[in-house]
Amino acid sequence: MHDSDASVHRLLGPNGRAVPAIDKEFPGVVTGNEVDRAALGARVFGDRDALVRLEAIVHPLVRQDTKRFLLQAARRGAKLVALDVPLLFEGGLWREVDFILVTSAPRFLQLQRALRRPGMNADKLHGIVARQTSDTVRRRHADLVLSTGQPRGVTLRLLRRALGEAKNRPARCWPPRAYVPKRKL
Ligand SMILES: CC(C)(COP(=O)(O)OP(=O)(O)OC[C@H]1O[C@@H](n2cnc3c(N)ncnc32)[C@H](O)[C@@H]1O)[C@@H](O)C(=O)NCCC(=O)NCCS
Ligand SMILES: Nc1ncnc2c1ncn2[C@@H]1O[C@H](COP(=O)(O)OP(=O)(O)OP(=O)(O)O)[C@@H](O)[C@H]1O
Repeated sequence: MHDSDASVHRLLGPNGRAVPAIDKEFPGVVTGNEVDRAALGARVFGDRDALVRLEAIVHPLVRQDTKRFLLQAARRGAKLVALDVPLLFEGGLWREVDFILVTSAPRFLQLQRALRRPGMNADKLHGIVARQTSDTVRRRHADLVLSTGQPRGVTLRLLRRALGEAKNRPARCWPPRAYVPKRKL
């Protein structure tokens, strides 16, 4: 499984590959050898242009990281790979996968959970939500919607069933085209 958010954390973390470019574009948000995420968040959430400039730095690197993961998984002969991508629809990656699983909880729960995050407030959340594809559109594009509005145990059971279904899908995108299997001698 590849986690885009974890990839962004590595890129912005100590000696991360995005740190020098971010330092140049957003002076003051790098402390030591890593990005101060709260400071950068304060600069970009609510400022559309700034977020676009940040995305232009970070997204191509996340994409590279994802491609490397896919090639390694293909070489290992993996039967199923999962990509956890918060911006699946915004970034266009939804066109390049065989099965789309959307997690969704009722709006009041989404807001309640998001507002519980450290450093989150109503204004910041508003800026973020305004930049994301709506839950309605996400659900419409899903092959399967996984309810996360119930206790975790229920969600996990549903997830297991969903993975079973994903495995039985004909693979159009897997293995990736860039992957050329080694010829057997
Ligand atoms: C601005 C940053 C440093 C703020 O970090 P911080 O730890 O404070 O917040 P976090 O990353 O948890 O994001 C908070 C919420 O905003 C959402 N969000 C983050 N970036 C974006 C974006 N470019 N567009 C829309 N929503 C976004 C996240 O999904 C999450 O729900 C960070 O979000 C970032 O580097 N964003 C740009 C890279 C990106 O697009 N990441 C999205 C996930 S791959
Ligand atoms: N059934 C459930 N499924 C998933 N999460 C649940 C469930 N019940 C409670 N939660 C809680 O909901 C929160 C989910 O928050 P989290 O920040 O992981 O959301 P996210 O969908 O990954 O957000 P984003 O993609 O925008 O970063 C967690 O605190 C988790 O403990």
